[in-house]
Amino acid sequence: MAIPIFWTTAPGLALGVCLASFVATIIYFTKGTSRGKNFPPGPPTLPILGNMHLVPQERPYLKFTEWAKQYGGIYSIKIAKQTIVLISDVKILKELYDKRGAIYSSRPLPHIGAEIVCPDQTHIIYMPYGETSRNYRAQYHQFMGPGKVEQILPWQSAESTLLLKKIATSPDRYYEHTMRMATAVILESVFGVLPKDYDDPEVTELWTVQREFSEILALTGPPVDHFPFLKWLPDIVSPWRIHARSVRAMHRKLYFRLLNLNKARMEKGERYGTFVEKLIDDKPKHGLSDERIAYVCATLMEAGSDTTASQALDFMMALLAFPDVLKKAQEEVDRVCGTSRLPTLDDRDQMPYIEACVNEVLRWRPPLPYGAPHLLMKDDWYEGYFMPKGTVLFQVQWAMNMDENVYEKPQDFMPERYIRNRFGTKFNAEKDAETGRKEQYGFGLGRKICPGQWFARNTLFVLFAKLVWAFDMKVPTDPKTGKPVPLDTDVRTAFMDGLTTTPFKFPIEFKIRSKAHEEALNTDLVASDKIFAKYGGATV
Ligand code: HEM
Repeated sequence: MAIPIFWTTAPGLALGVCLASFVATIIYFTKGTSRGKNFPPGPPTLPILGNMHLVPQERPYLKFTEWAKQYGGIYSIKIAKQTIVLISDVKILKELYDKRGAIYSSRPLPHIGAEIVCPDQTHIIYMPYGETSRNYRAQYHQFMGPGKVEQILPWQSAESTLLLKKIATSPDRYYEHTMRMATAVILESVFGVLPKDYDDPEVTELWTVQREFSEILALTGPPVDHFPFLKWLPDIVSPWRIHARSVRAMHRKLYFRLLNLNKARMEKGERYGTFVEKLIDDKPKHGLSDERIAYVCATLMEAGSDTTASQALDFMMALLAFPDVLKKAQEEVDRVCGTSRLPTLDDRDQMPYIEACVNEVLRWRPPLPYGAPHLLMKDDWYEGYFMPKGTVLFQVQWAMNMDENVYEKPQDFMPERYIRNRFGTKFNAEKDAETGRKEQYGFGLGRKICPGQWFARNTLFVLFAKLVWAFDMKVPTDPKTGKPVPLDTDVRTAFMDGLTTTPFKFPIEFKIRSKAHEEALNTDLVASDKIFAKYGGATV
């Protein structure tokens, strides 16, 4: 073939190379950004961006919920070249996450999270599905699986009583006290450390790094995770890398301080009966390094603190917005406990309404409104839809929970729905139960289901029962107008953003219900002090 004369001159050659590079770049960035043949449906894509321009930076789950109405229980979007499948239908979830769990249970490994913040697969959220992740989960089961989780009860019980006392003493700090309590149960049972106040370094450091980490974990995280070529840019123009390194440094400072504290104590023969001690003792059995032990344990603080605290705060907010719920809950705890003692987990069978409150709070304000990402390990087909290996999937919990076809008045906090029907649905779902419908999807399902679900449910049950037993709670009155101050419960304005949702601090008035309640609370606190004594005692 004759070469055109144009290419044989030096400027012509340079121009040709530039043109070819330009075309190659366009092809590289455009290829794979549109929805492939037979992919689940979804919004129209643009070259290079895919659907990135349509996904809001804040609270993307609200958009995902809108799209679920438009495209159905399974649909797909493209974030640059990445295919993302969003599921909000329980039957589809059951089929993919549960039945086909062997190929739907891995995690994506984004550059920032998996290579900078938590490299070397130490953190379970950035770990491919395989032997190490199964080993981590086996250790979690030993600590907080069914039949084991009861060992944590003494801390849950003592800490919830302490929270009541702290709220009674300084109600304006109810928010900080609740956050401290959620972290404290885990710090005590996992690391043998009692944080006295929210301002203690273990608690503030955890919550600070947790907020930063939650933003990194969110789908709308750093741009480099969507355009991987950006990882080759130098630090000076890569602020996300510098930020990610600081999050890693914060993680490690806290994690290793706690691990080393325990090792030093154990060398002196001091024992607190904690999870970390067991993992250190069992090293020859599970083969986890010190580094991995630190992450196994600290992940519990991360995964369990803001989820639990959010739910406790959501419950308080719901009680203000739906005062009838408080009345009904109080009737139940009063019937079972009277005024002379506080509720305990042993009362669970007699307190179906409190149990329904736990289910309803998980539905009303799910702490992970679009779950955690799963990664498909092999090409797969579902009902005529093709999903390529490497597809990232999200369970859109918000869309599931706010579905008017499933829940009556989904925006309302109505624990009764779980009394009328154990699934909370407006239709009788007993028949669906045969095909695997679960009462609760807030903890996920399949092989990645939350291993802390029993731990969380116990904390929430005991705390909710004690809270309504001890306090009347209401929206404070504005002294200027004499009217209740406005209460905002809207997720768009009253809640923080990130992978997890937590309400901002809201106005609330706590009033201990009677002198008898106060005395019983003080007596219970004396019993709880036995738990706290070995850590040098708690302060209120
Ligand atoms: C109301 C409280 C909680 C909710 C709603 C919740 C929900 C979830 C969800 C949705 C997932 C992801 C499941 C998936 O990938 O499909 C998860 C993972 C996880 N949760 Fe929870 N969680 C809660 C409390 C806790 C607590 C208290 C702990 C531990 C003390 C905990 C430990 C974990 C861990 C370690 C994972 C990662 C599991 C893995 O990747 O294999 N969670 N949780």
